[in-house]
Amino acid sequence: MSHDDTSRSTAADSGAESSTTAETTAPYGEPAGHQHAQPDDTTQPVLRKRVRIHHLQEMKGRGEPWPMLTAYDTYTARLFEDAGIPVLLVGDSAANTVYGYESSLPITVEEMLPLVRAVTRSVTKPLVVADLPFGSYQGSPEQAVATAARFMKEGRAHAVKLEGGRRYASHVEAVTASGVPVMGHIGFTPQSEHNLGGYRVQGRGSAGDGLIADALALQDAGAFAVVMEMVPAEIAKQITHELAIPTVGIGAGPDCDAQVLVWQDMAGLRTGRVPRFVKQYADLAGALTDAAKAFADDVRERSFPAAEHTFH
Ligand SMILES: Nc1nc(=O)c2c([nH]1)NC[C@@H]1CN(c3ccc(C(=O)N[C@@H](CCC(=O)O)C(=O)O)cc3)CN21
Ligand SMILES: CC(C)C(=O)C(=O)O
Ligand SMILES: [Mg+2]
Repeated sequence: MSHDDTSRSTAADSGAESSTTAETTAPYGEPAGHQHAQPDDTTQPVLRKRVRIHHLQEMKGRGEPWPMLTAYDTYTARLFEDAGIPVLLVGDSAANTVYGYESSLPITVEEMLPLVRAVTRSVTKPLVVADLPFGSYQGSPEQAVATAARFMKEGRAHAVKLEGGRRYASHVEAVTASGVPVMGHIGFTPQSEHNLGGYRVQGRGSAGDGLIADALALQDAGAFAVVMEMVPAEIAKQITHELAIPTVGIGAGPDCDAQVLVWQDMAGLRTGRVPRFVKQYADLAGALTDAAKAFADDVRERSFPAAEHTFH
């Protein structure tokens, strides 16, 4: 069992640079001998130290794309840490993936905070970003600062994310000034779906200039990265080259500095139609359904529990 809490709490998470290879500032390294066993794929980079914003910046400088996944609970957060995912997003997509709402609009700060706390309690190395829910920051820069502070204090997040471009630059600037790193989010911003006319690609044609202005405004306001969702690949590529800070794509083509997916989409836990930008790397829905059916069959046949599951 690789997930003993002892190895986690004593992990090299202090940010000390000494335990890593000298020639790179990447948060990755070879697995050390004393560490718990890694999966068979030893070419997979392993996180060796706590991921900081400067690491993401440095990866952009080296042209090294990095992955980001959502996480909402302890087991998945630990698995993704062990898989070498440097940034975990506790997305307001939890509205859909955890709570079963139809959109991300209904989820509240009170519903998000326990999920953020679960993830930050469970990992030592990934940078954990908390997504600010609809209605918790739009009112004013002051409201944004207050909500961001709750996610840092109560959720122990390392950064926050909020949706919006030029119109939210003052909010981003205020939150950054309060000491909280901010990830921006432009293009299709799900919290504004009713303003955007549904789930559709943003920034086609002349609207591309607006998107570039949004990205630059967020960078000028101090954002450390910008998510671009459902944006034409050519615009995303141009923004990625124009920005000094990393871009994180979801449906924004191959040239972004990073890519993000909702983990249940990535792992095929969600059933039914998925957005075009999703690639399913596993069939967890099939695996879990089969497991539940096998358990049910065993119970009905009285073949579970067997002797080895029974106390005498
Ligand atoms: N499970 C899940 N995955 C997500 O990516 C996600 C959430 N939930 N919840 C919050 C938002 C909502 N997002 C969504 C939801 C739907 C589409 C979608 O239906 N896209 C279609 C239509 C595109 C078009 O018509 O142009 C697609 O095929 O991509 C896209 C993004 C992204 N986020
Ligand atoms: C899809 C990502 C970027 C997100 O905002 C979320 O998961 O809520
Ligand atoms: Mg979100």
